[in-house]
Amino acid sequence: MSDEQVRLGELREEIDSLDQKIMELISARAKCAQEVARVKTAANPEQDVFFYRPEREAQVLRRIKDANPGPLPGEEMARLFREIMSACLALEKPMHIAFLGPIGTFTQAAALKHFGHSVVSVPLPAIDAVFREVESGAAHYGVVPVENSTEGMINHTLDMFMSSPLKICGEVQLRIHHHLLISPEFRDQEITCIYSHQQSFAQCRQWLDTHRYGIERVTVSSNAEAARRAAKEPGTAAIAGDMAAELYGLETLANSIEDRPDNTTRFLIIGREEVPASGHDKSSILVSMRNKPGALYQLLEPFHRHGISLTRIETRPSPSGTWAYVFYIDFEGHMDDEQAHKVLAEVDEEAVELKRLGSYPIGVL
Ligand SMILES: O=C(O)C(=O)C[C@]1(C(=O)O)C=C[C@@H](O)C=C1
Repeated sequence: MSDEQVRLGELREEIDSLDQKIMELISARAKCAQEVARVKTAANPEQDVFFYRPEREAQVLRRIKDANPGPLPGEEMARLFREIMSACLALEKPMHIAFLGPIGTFTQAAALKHFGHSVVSVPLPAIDAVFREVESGAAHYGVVPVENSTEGMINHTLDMFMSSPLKICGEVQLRIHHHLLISPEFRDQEITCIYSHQQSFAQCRQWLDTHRYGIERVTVSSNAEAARRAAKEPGTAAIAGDMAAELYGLETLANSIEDRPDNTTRFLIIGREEVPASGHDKSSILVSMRNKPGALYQLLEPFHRHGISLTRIETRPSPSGTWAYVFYIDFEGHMDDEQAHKVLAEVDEEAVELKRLGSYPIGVL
């Protein structure tokens, strides 16, 4: 046996023994989570028990990232713990997560990134269907896209909050890589049509104009639907992401064709309960103001005076016509913070309506 083989044997023995210890520790952690579930149920025998605790998960993941000694990057270590917590939560209660489908969409990838792979993910055909599924209690939580760094806000999601009683419980950001995909079966055929979702076409417009000018672009309901069509129709291609490519067995003709290298979509986690402070939070509100001079100034001035940073402000047309303006505002901090409390009390006095959409941990992963 060579020296190298001897050393390899020793290292593998060490890995086996470490794996054994890791397994025993993960099992001990899972038993703890089972006990947590027992305590939670005993404390609330008559009520809905909220097994999923977004604020606690954010704290765990942040601590792991901060304490990580390397050589694995902090992101990678947090991802591993994301999956361990996901499996522990599934022992407490299997979570049903509704998302904007079909399967293979970026929204499903975002749901799995946020909750880990031990949840039951339920595809639904439209954003309002995701809201309804969570409102009715058929799903524990929902995941919907809210904004893209290239294309801006997804207004349909914003508008749903005007009428829905649901709360925002979390956010997750996903880097979006689009690929030009074809079926290996039709590799030799000339491409005469490209399928994709309207948002993806918009995010790849320059690349398409430069590299595939003149080929018909057909808009379909999702990237996954585009991939499904390209898998069975000769002479077609799809623009979609990795999940859809894998799901429909497509191969990549051109990789990462999005025009902006930082193309990112932000998704919201929607649920039925409010989330306590995690120590690093963000809040969202909807405010309608009377149509009078200085209304926007009057709305924003208290935030400035109390030193609260706004991270976003969007204006939406009123659905009923009785609201002159509807502002969708994100700000740093939790609504239970003293300063935020004061600001919201002031805004409430001036506004036609103030709707608190929720405070939630700033995305960790
Ligand atoms: O701390 C809790 O409340 C738990 O239920 C435990 C645990 C975990 O595995 O760490 C599991 C699920 C929750 O979403 C948060 C954390």
